[in-house]
Amino acid sequence: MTKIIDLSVKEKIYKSKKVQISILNDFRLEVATGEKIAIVGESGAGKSSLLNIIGLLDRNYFGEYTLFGSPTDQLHTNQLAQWRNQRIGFVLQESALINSLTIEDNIKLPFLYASPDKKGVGEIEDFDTVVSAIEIRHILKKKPLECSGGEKARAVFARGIIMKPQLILADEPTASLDVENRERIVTLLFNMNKEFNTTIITVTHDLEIANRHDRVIHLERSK
Ligand SMILES: Nc1ncnc2c1ncn2[C@@H]1O[C@H](COP(=O)(O)OP(=O)(O)OP(=O)(O)O)[C@@H](O)[C@H]1O
Repeated sequence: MTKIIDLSVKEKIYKSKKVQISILNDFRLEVATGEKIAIVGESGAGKSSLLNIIGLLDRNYFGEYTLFGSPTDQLHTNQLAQWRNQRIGFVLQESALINSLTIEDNIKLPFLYASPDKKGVGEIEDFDTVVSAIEIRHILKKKPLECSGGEKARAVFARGIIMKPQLILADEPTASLDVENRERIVTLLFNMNKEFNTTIITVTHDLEIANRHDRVIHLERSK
């Protein structure tokens, strides 16, 4: 088994003027390359915080983390940026679309930031495949403010996976979707997993979806 994630968090502390909370106490996570993991747990348990740590968006915690075989505390800024853009696909609750751009340009944004050797590689094919699979062709020329919540959620999802990342982090990717679109997203995710051995970590409150992953991790709220 090749490990893609080896994370050991002693604790993550959020401090504000009056309160301090400590979450993810002695939390350990090992994930094999190509695994599909669901993370469930009550509100406030730390699911989104955990995804932020896994995705290298938050490095302010006590613990140790090896990702793609490299200790993350030794990563340089440009390497971090490259991993976040190309190796990790984010479908996060706060991944806002840029309102001044069309849905098509929003989805293609990761190509703009790609390193020179990756620029244009598979761009047209990948874009077409994703757009067809989640049926968003009709909104490509629209701006985000002209789209419904569910359409925006699908666009955020498309942007997160367009670079065919090795690791996809999805925070409630199906929360605002009807059954049909929910199924399209899950099918696309799982097909990517099958075809490219993409590792998938999904935070969800939907136990039916959670149980379709290889492993379900229950996060407990800290006492
Ligand atoms: N930036 C922040 N500053 C202070 N506290 C925070 C911050 N972000 C999260 N928290 C707190 O940390 C705890 C975990 O939050 P988190 O969003 O990770 O939980 P969650 O399990 O994803 O919840 P939900 O299911 O409601 O999205 C909560 O008590 C939350 O209030």
